[in-house]
Amino acid sequence: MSEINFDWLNALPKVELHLHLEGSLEPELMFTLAKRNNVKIPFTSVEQIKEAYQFNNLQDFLDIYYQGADVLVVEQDFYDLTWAYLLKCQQQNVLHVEPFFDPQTHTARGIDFSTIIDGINRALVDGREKLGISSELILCFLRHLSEDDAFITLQQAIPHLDKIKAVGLDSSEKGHPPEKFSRVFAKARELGLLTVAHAGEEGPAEYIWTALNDLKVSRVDHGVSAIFDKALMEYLIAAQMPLTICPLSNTKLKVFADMSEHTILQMLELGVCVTVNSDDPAYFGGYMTENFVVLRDSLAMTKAQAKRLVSNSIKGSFTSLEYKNTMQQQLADYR
Ligand code: HPA
Ligand SMILES: [Zn+2]
Repeated sequence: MSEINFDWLNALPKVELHLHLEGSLEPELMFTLAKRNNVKIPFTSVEQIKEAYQFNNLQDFLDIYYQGADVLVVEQDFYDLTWAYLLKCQQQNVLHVEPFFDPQTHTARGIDFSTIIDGINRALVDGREKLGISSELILCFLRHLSEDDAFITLQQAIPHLDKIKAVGLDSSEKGHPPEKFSRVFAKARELGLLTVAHAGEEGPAEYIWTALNDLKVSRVDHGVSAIFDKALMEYLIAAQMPLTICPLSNTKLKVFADMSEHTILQMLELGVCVTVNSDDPAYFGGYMTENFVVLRDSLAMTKAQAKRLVSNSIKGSFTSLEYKNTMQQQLADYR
């Protein structure tokens, strides 16, 4: 029997650094919003939606994920989506979150950038005030679109820079290397934004190098393919570069055939700054606690390892040093 039960992992103070708000859209809310906005979706029941959520790779998932986002239309929809995620965080003792949003998924449908960000931001403000959950927001560019399109999006973000901490890069990885976005990331840094990027999820370790060298990222999202590059592993350890790893996502999208083959704890023991995150919890079958639970069940994670994983998330977060120290103390006191 494991030394850890569900309740211990659920009450463990946690921090989430890799979460797509559009990926937290639960089927129930999707139906509610479809009805409210009179948007047609190709499903008639929650069961049917769940049956459709069977993916063989990242692209299979993305096709369904972008379709689901069609139900998000007015500011209140973006508020409701974000608020539902924050309530889940409260239930799972997630103290601090740094979610992504994909504006291009919505602006391409004619929705104003301000509608999207104002709804999300209002929920994040309420999350701080009513739930005590702190947050920093990350704007992600869709890498299957052009760099020019990303520049337009960055331009739309300029009146809202007070609500955004960083830019990121997501969507179809293969064939869309980080360096395709070097210039727009340079512009984002000039504007005072930090940078992160999905790299080495389905793509090669080479994409992690270019995310680091060309995009100057402060964290690598996923990054699991680093294990195939010895020099990269040495660099990641020396630099204590955080990797935001998403265990349930990786097995659902078949990055690993089975959770027992996941390398997260191997990397942790080698000294890589790995962290645990949920990615798209409504699609991959679990939020933060469930992701820790599978590491316990499939990899025999110990309490000490769970606490080190959270400590890494605190270190890798974009919050103030003062708040990091407060969270580290809370984590150290947790038994
Ligand atoms: O895991 C992911 N990878 C790339 N793009 C994404 N968009 C949502 N989730 C993901
Ligand atoms: Zn992701």
